[in-house]
Amino acid sequence: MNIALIAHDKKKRDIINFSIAYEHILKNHQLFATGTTGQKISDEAGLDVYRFQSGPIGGDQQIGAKIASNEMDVVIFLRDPLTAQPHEPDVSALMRLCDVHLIPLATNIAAAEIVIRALANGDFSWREIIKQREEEGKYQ
Ligand SMILES: O=C(CO)COP(=O)(O)O
Repeated sequence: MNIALIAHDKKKRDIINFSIAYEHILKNHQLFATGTTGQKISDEAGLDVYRFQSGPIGGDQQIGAKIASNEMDVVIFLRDPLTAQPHEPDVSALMRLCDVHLIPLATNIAAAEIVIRALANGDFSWREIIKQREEEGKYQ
């Protein structure tokens, strides 16, 4: 599965700890991240992560584009709800696209714990079925 990992600055420590704790699950998937988040996960958890640009300069939108083209299966985005973000429109757009395309989205660590366990359990395998059916032209 393709998984996006994103965290605002005050949540960076949380996503690093999360990545270390669940490295045994995450390593079995293709990981994508915004620039700074991805660098930290790669440095501290030793995971292989494809890094887009940093969030404020377009990384959120790049991940949004992957969602729009059905190339992202799960998004874990640890948002900071208490700090204004200069790129708030990009943040909102990314979350909106998750809702448009029915992509599981965890925006805090409590939900991320549930999502990662569901992932390990194979609970998102319906994503593969939908993708295959789309490729076969069954959903238009
Ligand atoms: O700003 C972000 C998400 O909106 C995260 O970007 P960075 O991972 O580059 O810090």
